[in-house]
Amino acid sequence: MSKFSTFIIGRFRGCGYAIKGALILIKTEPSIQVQAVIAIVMTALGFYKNITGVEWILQTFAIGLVMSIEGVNTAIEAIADFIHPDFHNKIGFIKDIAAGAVFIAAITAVIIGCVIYFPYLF
Ligand SMILES: Nc1ncnc2c1ncn2[C@@H]1O[C@H](COP(=O)(O)OP(=O)(O)OP(=O)(O)O)[C@@H](O)[C@H]1O
Repeated sequence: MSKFSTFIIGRFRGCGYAIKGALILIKTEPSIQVQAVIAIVMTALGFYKNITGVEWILQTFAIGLVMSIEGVNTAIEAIADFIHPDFHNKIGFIKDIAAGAVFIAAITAVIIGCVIYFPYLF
């Protein structure tokens, strides 16, 4: 098999693992499930209010930002629990800052949502 074919097969296999990971997140993580419901509601609201192309880009970016950082946070929590299942201040610190990153993304998404929808409401 040529180097190119091996490269292409490797990339497809990588995509398969990534899709599997995304499905695991949606099936098992309550935070991601809540965020997915909010994403669906906001998408429906976007169609209802007929938001502009730029507003769609901002909204989609905000949804992707929050859900992907939540996924990374979940992975960090899983690593922390695996390497040190018992209580440890450093593990608490690591989990807190990972959760803090999700919080920052969520606040950003709320601000983007307000900037998009306030003009349609008032
Ligand atoms: N092993 C530990 N050692 C010290 N503190 C911990 C430990 N595990 C959790 N904590 C503290 O509890 C908080 C919540 O941790 P937890 O793993 O339950 O995450 P969570 O935010 O509830 O995530 P999820 O709901 O996705 O499980 C952490 O942010 C941290 O402050």
